[in-house]
Amino acid sequence: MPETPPAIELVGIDKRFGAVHANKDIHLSVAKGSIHGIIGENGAGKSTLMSILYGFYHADAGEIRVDGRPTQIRTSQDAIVAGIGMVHQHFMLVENFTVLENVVLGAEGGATLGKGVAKVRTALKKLSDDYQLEVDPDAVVEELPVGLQQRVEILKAMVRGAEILILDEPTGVLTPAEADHLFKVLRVLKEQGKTVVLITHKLREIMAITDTVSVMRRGEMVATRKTADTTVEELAELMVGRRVLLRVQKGAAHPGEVLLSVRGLTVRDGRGVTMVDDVSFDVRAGEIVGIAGVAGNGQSELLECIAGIRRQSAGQVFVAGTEVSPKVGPDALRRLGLAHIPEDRHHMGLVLAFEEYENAILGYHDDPKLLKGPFLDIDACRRDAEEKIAKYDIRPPNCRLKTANFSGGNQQKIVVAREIERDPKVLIIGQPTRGVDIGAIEFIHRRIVEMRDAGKAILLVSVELDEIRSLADRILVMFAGRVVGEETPEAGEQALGLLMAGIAA
Ligand SMILES: Nc1ncnc2c1ncn2[C@@H]1O[C@H](COP(=O)(O)OP(=O)(O)OP(=O)(O)O)[C@@H](O)[C@H]1O
Repeated sequence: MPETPPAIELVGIDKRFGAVHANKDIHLSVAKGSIHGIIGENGAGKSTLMSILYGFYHADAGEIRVDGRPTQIRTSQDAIVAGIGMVHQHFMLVENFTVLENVVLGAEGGATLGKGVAKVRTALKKLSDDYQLEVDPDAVVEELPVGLQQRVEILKAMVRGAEILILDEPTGVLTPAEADHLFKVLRVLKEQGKTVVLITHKLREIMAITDTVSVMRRGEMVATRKTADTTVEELAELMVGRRVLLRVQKGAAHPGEVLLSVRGLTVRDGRGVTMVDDVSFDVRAGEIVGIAGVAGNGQSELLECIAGIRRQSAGQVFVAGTEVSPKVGPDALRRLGLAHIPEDRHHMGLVLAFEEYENAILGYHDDPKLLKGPFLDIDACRRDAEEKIAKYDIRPPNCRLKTANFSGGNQQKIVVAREIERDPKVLIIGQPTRGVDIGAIEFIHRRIVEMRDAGKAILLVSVELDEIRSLADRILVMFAGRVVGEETPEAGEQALGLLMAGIAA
């Protein structure tokens, strides 16, 4: 019997962006009916490679073969015709359309009216059942939780006949339960003979779900392993080129005076729904207080309120003993010594159209060190940015590059460096390592612990329970807007999980 050709074969793919050599002579073979993981440091070139495969970018050299046939992929339409579907990190859905409308939109054959729509509805129902996607075709997308929106993206690809599905960091935005469901869907896809390419920073996911894993480093494909034959430690080392500490090292905390105090804080969203409900806690100098919880239980609103981005409807916030009026904005808070690493770097942390050095000082442009008379000293700003680039290993090391052209993880490092290096008294942090590779996670975690040991008060929100447990000295669990329990980091995952699910101990 003739051997089945690989679902995808990349032969000598090469791509440069100016001075950045993003993909260097890449060879990759993805077996049909397998789940193939791709891992690599931030900026290693993973998204670029997948964008070439999906027709967003054109390779400077090399060939793409699909099912053994050389295939020209010049646009995403070519990719769809070749049977390739993609689920992006940032979904590409029309939010006020229904699921069905989103799936119909742009579907091949222009099925926009009457019978066409009825056909898509039937196809959607079948695919939804076959792959356990469980999505209501008439639900409006913006009213669906993130996990379901992602399933709509998968459905969209499947309706267009995808045989190969590429997912770029699909679990970054999911709750643990949603991630579990996604993996179930991917396994069903595989059982049905589909091929899945999964880009992720989470080695646990690689070990749990992939058959094969390829590692990229600095634009090159450095290794491919059968998942069963490798370990997390080996993969970490292959990615970063050195051994990585997979655990945070920290001594006991020595809490001092209270630097952040929250009393009876209540926050309502734009529709008047109570998101934070009568929350009180203190964070002392020299301690890290973690807030655990499933995304959407008020943690984001709590952080935004303390950071001066949202107003409370009741309650008080004190920073270093001074009561912060609800009218005080982020600038005045910065002057009180509060720094904020926001959860969503795109909406709140960065202006993507700015050059890197402009973002590196965003919000701090009244720092006397950066001024010459009343004006910004551009040379001083660039020097300041370059120091941070070196210290945080931000790549490429070019402070004049537009921020949009840095990879996701490097953008995150730009925000983290800016906020930590201003030496604040109180640091509030949301999802510090979202989209960040393990080498950089190790570095960011170490800096957070150093900040604690230097006497800063740190409030950390993360949906990664591992991250909370390894960094926090005390853990508050939020559910439905309330703090429902306090635990030590020694508390088991199960005990925390129950609290997070709203089941009191
Ligand atoms: N449009 C572009 N213009 C200039 N440089 C770019 C562009 N897109 C990507 N790059 C650069 O190419 C390199 C590879 O980026 P890519 O996004 O592929 O990395 P990645 O491995 O996906 O990283 P991450 O894990 O952080 O998402 C980076 O140095 C990035 O700055």
